Amino acid sequence: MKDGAILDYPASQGESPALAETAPPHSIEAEQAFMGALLWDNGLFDAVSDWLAPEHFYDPVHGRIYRIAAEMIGSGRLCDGVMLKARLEADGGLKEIGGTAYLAELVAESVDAASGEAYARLIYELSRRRALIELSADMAREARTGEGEDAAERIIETAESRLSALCGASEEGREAGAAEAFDLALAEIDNPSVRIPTRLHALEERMGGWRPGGVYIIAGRSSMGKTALGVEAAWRVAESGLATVFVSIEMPRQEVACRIGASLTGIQYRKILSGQVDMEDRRALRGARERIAAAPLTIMDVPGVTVAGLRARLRRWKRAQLAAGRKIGVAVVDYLQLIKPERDAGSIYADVTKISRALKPLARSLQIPLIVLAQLSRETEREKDKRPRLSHLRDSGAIEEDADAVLLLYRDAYYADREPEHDDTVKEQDRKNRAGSYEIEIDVAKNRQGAIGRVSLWCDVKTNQFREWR
Ligand SMILES: Nc1ncnc2c1ncn2[C@@H]1O[C@H](COP(=O)(O)OP(=O)(O)OP(=O)(O)O)[C@@H](O)[C@H]1O
Repeated sequence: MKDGAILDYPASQGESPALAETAPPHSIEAEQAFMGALLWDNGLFDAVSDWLAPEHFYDPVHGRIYRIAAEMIGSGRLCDGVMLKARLEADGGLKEIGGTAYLAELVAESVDAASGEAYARLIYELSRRRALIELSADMAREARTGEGEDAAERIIETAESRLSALCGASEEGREAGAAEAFDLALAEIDNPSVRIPTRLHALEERMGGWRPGGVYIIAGRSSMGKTALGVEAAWRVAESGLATVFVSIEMPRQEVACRIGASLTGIQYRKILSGQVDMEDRRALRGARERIAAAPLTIMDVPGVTVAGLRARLRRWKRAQLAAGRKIGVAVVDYLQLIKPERDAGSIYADVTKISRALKPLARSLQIPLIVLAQLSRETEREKDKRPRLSHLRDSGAIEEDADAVLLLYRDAYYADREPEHDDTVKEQDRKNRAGSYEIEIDVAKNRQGAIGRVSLWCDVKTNQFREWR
């Protein structure tokens, strides 16, 4: 470029010195030089098209030229000064961008492609700095004028999601050669610590641990023990010293904590919650308190949270854990259908589908295993065999599509307990045996990491305790 000189700029777009001082960071020179280089050598487009967009230009004229050039080059046509002029004349846009003279000057200003790429990077960098300025100004304005008890929380959530979009833009399109990508897979084999052990043998055999970035759906009808297993899964990881979070949309955090207390002491959690405990129980609960305090487990109760809210909270939580020097374990969310849609998608099915689709990008961007509990509809109970199937999950929205694994829960005891008594004594004894069973069946119905199939665990739902089955 000629000594950084600004070209004869269209009058309507000219900058006064005062404006240049107060204007956000930008470089008209870099934009002109880049446009010149692009018109000179269309090959430059391939080097920048993944990350440079028309809206990154400060000057709307340049953004408009870039959009049209991108269209032409993208469809395999030549885009130089002559062709661009013809195209702009055809749709009447040439005057708007400052006429033929301005185009001619852009072409005359041509630089080589390598410098053009450097200018593109500068344009992109400056656009992100402008976005940051805009974001902080919006935050300041909303912080002054925001109303309602949760105004601060809402402002933080919006800011976090705008910030992560800005980060995401630079992370997008990471490439690796096939061999390099394969190395990543091999490193995972050599370094099993990448997977978080479930610490439940039967599950570990099937799943080989929870993988960061994976989405694991634990689904079942109401009362099948989803929350129980979710709490247990979180606790087992937290007890091994890895930072873990249980996001409860359904119940207050003390109820979740009571389930852990119940599991550690063998006291029914309903008794703890209603204060039906004797002196001995109290002593046991104090002992449990110490174990709970030693584990890096966070319980969030967030009624009515949206996916954006969840993302913001989990990001903040992860940052705080890393800052405290902790390694990250898993995040459990109880439960999917209670996540509030950002906008009404038209039906519950559409809402659930939209939310489920957002979970995988969420887990991937956070790089944590996301264990999400999901409620199955009553459809499951229509048939004689009430064991849930993947198709039941489909009825509730496309929940399983992006999931790495789907675990379907079934407790025969729950149904046996509700069956009418049999007159036949043998059948009645059988029903009683089934009703008294502690078996919880976990059907691993989808599994990207291994085999599918059914496993069983011993589970006392009253005390939220789990053990290996036999
Ligand atoms: N003291 C108790 N006596 C009898 N049943 C109990 C007792 N405590 C808990 N339960 C039962 O244990 C089960 C607990 O299941 P959990 O809450 O984990 O299920 P869930 O699948 O998350 O269901 P939901 O969606 O209804 O919360 C429920 O069926 C509950 O009624």
